[in-house]
This record gives sequence, structure tokens and C-alpha cells, in this order.
Amino acid sequence: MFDTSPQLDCGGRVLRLDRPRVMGIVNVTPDSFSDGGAHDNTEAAVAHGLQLVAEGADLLDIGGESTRPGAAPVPLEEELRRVVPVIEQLARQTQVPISIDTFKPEVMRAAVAAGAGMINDIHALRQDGALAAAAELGVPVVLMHMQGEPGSMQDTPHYDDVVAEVHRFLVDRMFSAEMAGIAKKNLVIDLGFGFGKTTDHNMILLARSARFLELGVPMLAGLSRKRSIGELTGREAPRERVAGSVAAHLIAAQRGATILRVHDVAPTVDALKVWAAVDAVPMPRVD
Ligand SMILES: Nc1nc2ncc(COP(=O)(O)OP(=O)(O)O)nc2c(=O)[nH]1
Repeated sequence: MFDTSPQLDCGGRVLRLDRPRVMGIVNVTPDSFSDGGAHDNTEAAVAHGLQLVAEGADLLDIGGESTRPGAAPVPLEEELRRVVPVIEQLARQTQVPISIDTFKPEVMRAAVAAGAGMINDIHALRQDGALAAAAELGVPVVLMHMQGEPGSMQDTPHYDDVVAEVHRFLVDRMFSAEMAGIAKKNLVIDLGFGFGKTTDHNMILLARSARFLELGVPMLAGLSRKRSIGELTGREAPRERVAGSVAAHLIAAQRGATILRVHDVAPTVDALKVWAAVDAVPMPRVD
């Protein structure tokens, strides 16, 4: 039987999307909101990436600049210095696809040259030159919704209809990407949990995320350790938000997300195994 399930060709490394896949987060930053400083040098970041693959990560997301509100902008040369060596070494030492979490076209180019096979852009290719760079590089691109800018996006997020407005934004960015020559088969959407949204906004989007499947491209969900999980659970410290994060990503998977961007790979992999076992049970025949 010919397998028709979707997949992404990430620079020669295929990411099959026949089931939800786990994207392990490697932040090579001193100030990421939940693991800043833990892996902010090449050796530590590479070791962490290898550990996440050993835990079952299907792909890795390498980031050199924190997106949390109030984070210090990172100059281009510094971001390159942080991420390129990590990508080079991980590309050599693992077989999983590697994504670069950046909005700078120059970092996209250098990362793909170093072995990255996917672009993860929280600005959805709105930076000058980003559309052209992504089109030339020819690798899958994650287009994420954000209201406002990281520095102030959480001040007073407001929507008349958060689902409709996020949907409209993603349709617009997909159109711009395809007009720039990026094939639809290389597009991934992301509702941008926590990027200019209250916890209520995030929960509405999560509850109705299946609505976005009509766009016909894979959906990524990233709720890992975020403030909304903390608000709902009362867990102040991001590292204590693992159970809430796993629950949120399981729900996202049930509603159609096929890439889950997480810090805690092993618990997420375990939860997906239980879900897959139940999902495999054939539905009773209705005669
Ligand atoms: N596509 C996508 N990319 C993202 N990048 C960073 C963060 C923020 O999380 P983290 O990387 O852990 O923190 P920081 O930005 O502080 O490094 N969230 C997303 C997300 O939800 N979706």
C-alpha cells in the first residue's frame, strides 16, 4: 500500500508526519525563559541535543535568541556564533532533521549551509529578505502567528475573534510565501501560543485548533513550559510545568498538530505512546 501520509523533506532528511512528531528544543541562549544558560555554549548545547534525540526527539530546533518578552535582541554575528557550530556538530552526529529558530535571513542561510533542514520563523518570514531567503533555500518553513513584537506583545493582547484573526494571518502568510516561490508542501503553520495572547486566547486556540487543518499543511504546537501552563496549574517555575505541558501537547496532537515543540522530550514521547495505543484500537463497526 503506497504510503500517502504527509512528510517534510528537510534538506534530505525526511520527517514523516504519519503521527505526531516531537521537536526537541535546544536554546543556545543565556536568557531563554525556561532553560536560559543551561546550554549556552556549543559543547553543552550539542550534548543536550544528543540527549533529546536519545530520549526520542524526531527533530531538533536550535535557537540563538530568546523570544520571551523583554529579552535582549541578539546581534547577527552573536546569533551566528551561537547556533552555527551547534548545527554543524549535531548534523554530523545525528540523523534527525535540524530546524533553525530564527527570523534573520542571514542566520537562515548560514544554518542551512551548516546542515539545518528546516526554518522555524516566529515572525512568519516578515523580516526584510526572509521570504527570498526561504524560497532560495528550499527547505520547510514554520510560519507562526504573533500579535505585536516580543518586547510588548504580552502587555494587553486583544482580539475580537482570536481564531478568525490568527486564521486570517496564517492564510495571508501562506499566500505571501507561495507568491515568493515557496512550495505549499514546504509550509508548516503554528498558532503561536503565548505570542501576544492571554491564557484564555491560548485555550480557545488550542480547543479549536482543528479548524486550522483546512489550510492543508502540517500544524506545529508549542506550549512547552509557557506562562499559560503556569497560570492554569499554579506552577511558578517553568521547569515544574512538565505535566501541564505534556497534557497540552497531547490535546494539540488529538486536534491535529503533528509537530510538538517541547523541552521535555521523554515525557512527551511516553504520553504519545499511550495515546497511539488507544488510537490504534479500531472503532466498532456501525451496521
Ligand atoms: N514555532 C515556534 N517557535 C517558537 N520559538 C520559541 C518559543 C519560546 O519558547 P523557548 O524557545 O523555550 O523560549 P525562548 O524564546 O525564551 O528561548 N516558542 C515557539 C513556538 O511556540 N513556536
